[in-house]
This record gives sequence, C-alpha cells and structure tokens, in this order.
Amino acid sequence: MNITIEQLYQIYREHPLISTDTRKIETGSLFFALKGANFNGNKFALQALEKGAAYAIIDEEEFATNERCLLVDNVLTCLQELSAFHRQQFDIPIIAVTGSNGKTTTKELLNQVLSKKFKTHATEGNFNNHIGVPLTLLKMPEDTEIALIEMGDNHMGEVAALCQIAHPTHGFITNIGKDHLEGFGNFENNIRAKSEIFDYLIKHDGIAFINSKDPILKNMAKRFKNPIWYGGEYDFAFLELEGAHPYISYKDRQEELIQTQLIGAYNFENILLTFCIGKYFEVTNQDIHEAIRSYTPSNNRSQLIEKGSNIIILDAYNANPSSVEAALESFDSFETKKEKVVIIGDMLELGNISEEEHQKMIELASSKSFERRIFVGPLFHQSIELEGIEKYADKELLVKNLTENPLSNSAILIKGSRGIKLETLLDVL
Ligand SMILES: CC(=O)N[C@H]1[C@@H](OP(=O)(O)OP(=O)(O)OC[C@H]2O[C@@H](n3ccc(=O)[nH]c3=O)[C@H](O)[C@@H]2O)O[C@H](CO)[C@@H](O)[C@@H]1O[C@H](C)C(=O)N[C@@H](C)C(=O)N[C@H](CCC(=O)N[C@@H](CCC[C@@H](N)C(=O)O)C(=O)O)C(=O)O
Ligand SMILES: Nc1ncnc2c1ncn2[C@@H]1O[C@H](COP(=O)(O)OP(=O)(O)OP(=O)(O)O)[C@@H](O)[C@H]1O
Ligand SMILES: C[C@@H](N)C(=O)N[C@H](C)C(=O)O
Repeated sequence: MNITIEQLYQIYREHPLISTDTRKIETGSLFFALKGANFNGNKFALQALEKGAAYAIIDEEEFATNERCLLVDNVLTCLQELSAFHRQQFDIPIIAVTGSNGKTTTKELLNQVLSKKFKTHATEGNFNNHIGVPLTLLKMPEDTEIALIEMGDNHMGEVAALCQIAHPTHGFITNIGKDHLEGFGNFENNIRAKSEIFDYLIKHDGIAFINSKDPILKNMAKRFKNPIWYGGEYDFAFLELEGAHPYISYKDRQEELIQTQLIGAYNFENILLTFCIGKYFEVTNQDIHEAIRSYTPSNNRSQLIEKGSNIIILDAYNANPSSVEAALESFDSFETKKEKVVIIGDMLELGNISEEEHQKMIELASSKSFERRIFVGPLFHQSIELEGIEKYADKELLVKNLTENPLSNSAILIKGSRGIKLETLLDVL
C-alpha cells in the first residue's frame, strides 16, 4: 500500500463523499474501485475521475495512470479500514441491528424514535453487508449523536467481521429463524453466527437488549451480566398487544392505546424492541408512541394495498420458513369478509432443508381455511401434490392464469423471496 489509512483519512476529511459506481458518480467524491461478480472497478478508475471524482482508490498498478489514482493493497479492505477509522472518531452509542427477520423494519422504527431526541444516523435501506456497513459508516456526519448499523449475514463470521468495523456499543438480535441456511449449514450454526454480536458486546462491556419471551435469545443472554430485558410484564420494557385487525394496536403500562400502521402480528415484536431501546435512551413515552404511530412500511415489506375490490398484503421483500410461517399464521387470523387467497413464492438459499421446508409450508397452508392456496416457483413446484393446492412452475404461468381469471373481492397475501419478485403480480391483481 502506497498510502496509509491516516493519510487517506485526511483526504477523506476534505472529500467526505464515497462513490463505488461510475454510473452514479458524485462530484468531488472518492471513488473506490471495488471488484464484484461482474466487473473489475479498477477499469473504471479513469472514467470516475473524468466524471468528477476527486481521487480513485485502486488496487491494480496497471490502472495507476493518473496522479489522482491512489494505489492500495486491496480496495475493499481499505474501504473497511477507512470506515473503521472514521467510526473511531466518535464516542457515541453505536447500535448493531442483527437477526433473521425484522432488522430493517426495527431499524426504521428506531430511527424515527431516536430522531425525536438525537441526531441519529442509520443504515439506508438494507446496506448491511461487508460493503454496505463501511459505506454507512463513512456517511456518518460529524454531529451524529447515535447510530443504527444494520448487519446482515448469510455465513459464519460475517457479523464478527462487521463488528470489527462498526465497533458497536449496544446491540440486539431481533430473532433467529431458518434464514440463509445454505450458507450457515444448519440452524445451530445460524445461532452461533448471530451470537457473534453478543461475543463482541460481552468482550467490550457492551449492552444487549433481549426479548425475554424468546427462549433461544433468553438462553443466549445468560452470558451477559446486565442485559436489558423486554417483553415480559416485569421487564424493563413491556407493551400489550391489543389487536392486529389488520393494523397492530397496543397498550403501554399507562393503558394508553396506540394505533399503528403496521400489519402482521410478528411486527409487534419489532415495536416492542423499538419501545425498549427508545425508553433506554430516555426518549419520552409520548415521542416514542408518536414515532411508532406515524411509521408506514414501504418497499414490499408488509404493505397493505387496496386495489379494486381486492385487499393485498404485499410482503414480497424476502421469505424463509420462519417468516412465511409467521405471515400465514397472521393472515389466518386476519378478519375479513373477503375470500382469502395466499400466493407464496419460493424460499431461496435454504440449502439441504429446502425441499423439506417447502413441503412443510404447503402443509401449513393446507391446514388453514383459505379459499385458494397458490404456490409459485420451481422449488414449490417439485413438492408432493396435495388436494386444494395450486402450483405454478414459474411466475409467468401464474400471471397468465390471473390475467385470464382475475381475482376479485379477495384478501390476498403475497410472500416470496427477493429473487422471485412477486411484487410484479400487482399489475394483474
Ligand atoms: C460490489 C458492488 O458494490 N456491487 C454493486 C453493483 O454490482 P454490479 O453488478 O454492477 O457489478 P460488480 O459487483 O461486479 O461491480 C464491481 C464494481 O464495479 C463498479 N462498476 C460497475 C460497472 C460500471 O459501469 N461502473 C462501475 O463503477 C460497481 O459499482 C462495483 O463497485 O451494482 C449493483 C446495482 O446497483 C449493486 O446491487 C451491487 O451491490 C452489491 C450487491 C453490494 O454488496 N452492495 C452493498 C452496498 C450492500 O450492502 N448491498 C445490499 C445487499 C445486502 C444483503 O443482501 N444482505 C443480506 C445478508 C448479507 C449477505 C452478504 N454475505 C453478501 O454477500 O451480501 C441480507 O439477507 O440482509 C443491498 O443492495 O441492499
Ligand atoms: N419479527 C418478525 N418475525 C418474523 N417475520 C418478520 C418479523 N419482522 C419482519 N418479518 C418479515 O420479514 C420481512 C422483511 O422484513 P425486514 O426487511 O424488516 O427484515 P430484514 O431482517 O431486514 O430482512 P433483510 O435482511 O433481508 O433486509 C417482513 O416483510 C415480514 O414478512
Ligand atoms: C434480499 C436478501 N436480503 C434476502 O433476504 N434474501 C433471501 C434469500 C430472500 O430473498 O428471501
């Protein structure tokens, strides 16, 4: 490496804008020439400078054809080290947001709540991996008072590595489910992988927020001297679910009834966790409830959409056995006079439990009194035939069917993995 992190940090202080993509370069930014599955970013270094980048950080000498090309050993590692260096300039609470399901929703809720009192910086969207976390940290303004850093994982060691970059002072695991088992190998490994956040916090005297109603998390929390408990009546934070018909309403200890714009009983856990952390950081009850009340989900995550005579629950952002089960149970208790239809797409990245779990979801849906149970994608298509189940090998076949036989006066749950993009079904509903 021809430049030290300290020297690069001085340059970053003068140009505190990071670009990684010449298709959307920002003037005066530092272009980090990452390598990916499709391109070698080094090849775009000159283009980045021509388009207005102040410097290009590269790791292949042959592309160092301009004095504003800064050669380092490895661009990705350099980006991570620079972001860790930037993070170390802050003596503020940094909250790590991890878990199988509900990370982004909880992070968004918390961002609303904490912003009532603090200058809060939070992960945008779900920029939560080895590139997204550094980019998030490098966007953290100097006057930040508290930060929410989402950490996603699909293999062992990932959360530990992200902790070495973000150095969280606080953290939580929303829940541990059967997500990404292809990378983890099995459920036990997923528990071990998620516990990397606790390993880090324990070693650095950090604070963990623990759902006392979740047996796995409760067991894992035994290692903490003083975790902050939530969920139980005598815990630090407690709320009571009033209903989810379909919007969640809840009461706090003062018996105040709060009506939210979130659907799906599973989102109550996310609300509880948000309430706990808001309370811990002494945001007033009034401000916490106001922030939760006004939060509306977007980006295909548990959205309620009325279209013609149909009501659609669009939950097409991602899917794994735990979240599909939660969605089916929640939809089953959804009170409506309309005919209930479920459209479930393949659950990706499940490894060797994939076949079994797809079969289980079909059986679960069969046990519910839905009018139609539609499964779409090659993984569901391979499962054993069951009466009352409609299977489509691909989305186009389903689109054809729905175009020829439009659904009306129905309540429709749509849930599937990102790869299958079930939100496009909205066009024919
Ligand atoms: C490397 C990169 O940033 N890639 C983004 C890029 O992809 P593209 O297909 O263009 O090509 P390459 O990746 O090969 O590009 C190499 C670089 O070259 C640049 N470049 C290319 C062409 C060009 O003309 N000019 C150029 O400068 C290019 O920009 C690269 O820097 O663009 C895509 C479209 O915008 C991006 O999708 C792609 O982003 C990748 C996927 C990425 O990792 N982005 C992070 C910022 C991020 O956080 N993304 C999240 C994904 C989070 C996620 O899936 N999380 C999982 C768990 C974590 C799994 C983890 N192990 C993992 O591997 O990700 C979860 O379940 O939550 C997001 O996008 O939401
Ligand atoms: N507490 C929960 N329990 C089970 N399922 C949940 C929970 N919270 C959210 N979900 C489901 O997960 C979907 C995605 O939510 P969200 O984006 O918040 O999760 P995530 O963990 O951030 O996912 P990703 O890492 O892929 O971004 C929701 O639409 C819902 O179906
Ligand atoms: C979109 C990505 N974060 C994710 O959750 N992927 C899984 C496999 C999904 O789409 O269900």
